[in-house]
Amino acid sequence: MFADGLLAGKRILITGGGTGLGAAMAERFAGLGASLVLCGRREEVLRETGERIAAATGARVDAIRCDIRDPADVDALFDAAWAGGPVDSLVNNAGAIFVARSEHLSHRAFDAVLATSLHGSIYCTLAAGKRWIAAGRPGSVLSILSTAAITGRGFTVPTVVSKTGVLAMTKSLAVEWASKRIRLVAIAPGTIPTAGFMAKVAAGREGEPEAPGDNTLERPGRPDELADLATYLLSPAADYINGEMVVLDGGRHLRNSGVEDLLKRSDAEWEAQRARR
Ligand SMILES: CCCCC/C=C/C(=O)SCCNC(=O)CCNC(=O)[C@H](O)C(C)(C)COP(=O)(O)OP(=O)(O)OC[C@H]1O[C@@H](n2cnc3c(N)ncnc32)[C@H](O)[C@@H]1OP(=O)(O)O
Ligand SMILES: NC(=O)C1=CN([C@@H]2O[C@H](COP(=O)(O)OP(=O)(O)OC[C@H]3O[C@@H](n4cnc5c(N)ncnc54)[C@H](OP(=O)(O)O)[C@@H]3O)[C@@H](O)[C@H]2O)C=CC1
Repeated sequence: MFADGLLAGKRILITGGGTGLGAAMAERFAGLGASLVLCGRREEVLRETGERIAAATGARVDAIRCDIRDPADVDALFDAAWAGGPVDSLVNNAGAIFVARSEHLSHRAFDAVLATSLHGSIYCTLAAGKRWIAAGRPGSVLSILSTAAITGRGFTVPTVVSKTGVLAMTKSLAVEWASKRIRLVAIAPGTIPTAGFMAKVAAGREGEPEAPGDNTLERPGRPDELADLATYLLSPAADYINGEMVVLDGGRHLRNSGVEDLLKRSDAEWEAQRARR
């Protein structure tokens, strides 16, 4: 689909790059010539993904353990990443979610999600931006958000607040940093059944087909489809797109917000969900 070597010479840092959508983007970028920095909390998972992608593509893949909730860890990540050559693009992919009735959320529960999905994305964006500005280099930031940043969504409020906050950051910095040649864009995926999604969002619904009517195409999205859009948005072909969030959801948010089935749940079903966590 893309020209060979489209991303040759680019160094791309992907948070949460060891699994799911992050790993799918990593594989695609590496196949098109980029060198990668993958980060996450689980060193073994990162190492396995990095080795698999390097073997398949011949790309340089640095796997660096980092908990993006910790700003000192994030600074150490960016220092280590830069030591291997300047980073050209950051992908804010790491995120956290659980499905719960909001009246059952403690302060700590709210903070647990915001710490990664909102604060962690901000720490990484600032760490990248400060380095680009200091070096007089251009850069781009792609954040993986959600259609819930458009529609809102009950039962996942900490995640929705985080995604909406990162969208606000994207639009704001797109303006503030444009003169520094730093571009910020985002993707709003619909449902893409990764292992993380199945464990945190769709537990108990494994193997169920997408409900007809959930989206206009009546099928879930695929990680490779997200990887294609991410490639385009980080490529020179998208140089004129700034501050925009592109929706990749098979038209779902035009039909519903994704919360409708949750509104129909009984107390017993919610108790079963709580017990599973
Ligand atoms: C809505 C828009 C987006 C829709 C689609 C999005 C899909 C995805 O995002 S798929 C990706 C899913 N992947 C992940 O979530 C991976 C990262 N996840 C995590 O790091 C963790 O699972 C966590 C942050 C979600 C939870 O952190 P953890 O360290 O496990 O939490 P603690 O055990 O320390 O608990 C902290 C606090 O939170 C309360 N809590 C935990 N789970 C739940 C729950 N299911 N319901 C309610 N409350 C929960 C927990 O009880 C603690 O609070 P206190 O009891 O007050 O201490
Ligand atoms: N799949 C879907 O349908 C949708 C996904 N999204 C978003 O896409 C992104 C990727 O999700 P997906 O691939 O499905 O799920 P995953 O659970 O596979 O992705 C989460 C990744 O983030 C990493 N991560 C989590 N917390 C931290 C942290 N504190 N520091 C560093 N890394 C962290 C995890 O690695 P580790 O645990 O090792 O730290 C993991 O690699 C998320 O932001 C999600 O909200 C949005 C809408 C729909």
